Amino acid sequence: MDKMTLNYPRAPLRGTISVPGDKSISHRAVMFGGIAKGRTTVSGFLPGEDCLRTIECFRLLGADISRNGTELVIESPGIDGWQEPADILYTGNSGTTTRLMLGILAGSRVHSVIAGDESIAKRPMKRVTGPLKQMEADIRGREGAQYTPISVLGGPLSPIDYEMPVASAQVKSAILFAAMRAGGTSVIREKEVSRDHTERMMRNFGMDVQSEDGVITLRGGQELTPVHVDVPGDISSAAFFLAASAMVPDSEVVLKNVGLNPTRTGMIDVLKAMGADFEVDVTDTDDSERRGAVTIRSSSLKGTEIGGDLIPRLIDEIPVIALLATQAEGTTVIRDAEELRVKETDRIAAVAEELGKLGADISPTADGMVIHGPTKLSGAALDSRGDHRIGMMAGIAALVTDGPVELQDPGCIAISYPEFFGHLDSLRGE
Ligand SMILES: O=C(O)C1=C[C@@H](OP(=O)(O)O)[C@@H](O)[C@H](O)C1
Ligand SMILES: C=C(OP(=O)(O)O)C(=O)O
Repeated sequence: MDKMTLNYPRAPLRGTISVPGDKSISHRAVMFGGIAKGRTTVSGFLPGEDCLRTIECFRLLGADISRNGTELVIESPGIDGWQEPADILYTGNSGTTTRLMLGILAGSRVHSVIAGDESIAKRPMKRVTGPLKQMEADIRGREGAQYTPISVLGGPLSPIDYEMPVASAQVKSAILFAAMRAGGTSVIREKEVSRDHTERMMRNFGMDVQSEDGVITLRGGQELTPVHVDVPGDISSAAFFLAASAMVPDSEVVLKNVGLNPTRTGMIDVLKAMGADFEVDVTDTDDSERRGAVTIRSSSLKGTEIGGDLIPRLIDEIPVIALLATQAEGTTVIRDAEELRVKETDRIAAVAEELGKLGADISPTADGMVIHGPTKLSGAALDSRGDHRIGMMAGIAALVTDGPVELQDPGCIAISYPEFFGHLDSLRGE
């Protein structure tokens, strides 16, 4: 489907939805299951296109992976038993697959070539290939391995002591995967703490990894023991309906199974600062990934300031937060978010231009944007630009526009949230 008309008469959102599996954790469940020798099982897996790409990569490496909806069974010969892939490892639109696989492949025993779609071909890879080369990985690629396609000849690695120049869980995780195979102890230092799903899952698979005040220490050569992984729902997907319910008058929505890992809950902090009316009910704390239900009602909202160490805790939620800010009283300033410029699209430009077409008052800056609200939004033709988060932002915007939104390329939403429009319709009572 290359175009969709979103014509939503003003009506409250009501009901309960169970949020689909977390994308970051789903990728990692397949990766750890593919590296560990034996049988790993996964429930709550996200069958989004990006995570399905990760499955395909591991099938090419020799893991036997069967999927029944959101359940996976992974039987792997283990990283030392992998076969050399007979084709390129194609990562589609997924930055997480591309960058984490580079770290994993660097310490394997196989030669492989990794490439994705035209968006991936533009995204910076040197942030990963640079430190991996410091670990003596044999990596070559376009423009000095700055861009895909990239070829990796797996082999022995040296440990690293690395200070992260950007707040990025993808970079951290790629180095951690390589460090698992290095001959010695590696240290990674983060100025701002990024999502820590890799560290948590390493512990679940029986590894000893220390993490304190942004310093992560890992000894190479540890064995992995396959386990069952139950993936919580994705707060980055929940964010669209949190924003929708907060801003559509008379709404009340319950979002069940929301992952509440503290490195991911920046959106909750922003909702609080904006004066949203919500409660968080933590249902599960003894699991390594906290989860719970969020009930949220519409309320009057005020602008806020977002920057510093909050940014990595809500990086993927910024498009929908910007939309929410257009409906809030006062000014919202987002800064320190220059990483948005190197996502699937330049999300600073995409958000400002697409919401601008609806009449929003958004000024892009080098590292964020300034949004004045509240503004009345009118329907217009919007383009997802092939970016799932921009597509979903447009879908939620249509709930508050006068007149329909014509959305170009809504199909990309299946990258992270295949049930998005089904959930939206159910909350609209359709
Ligand atoms: O590690 C992960 O699973 C992710 C990390 C973030 O990217 P960066 O590490 O590039 O900030 C995020 O934007 C992406 O959606 C998923
Ligand atoms: C940036 C994202 O993902 P990735 O980097 O894996 O493409 C995202 O899901 O918003």
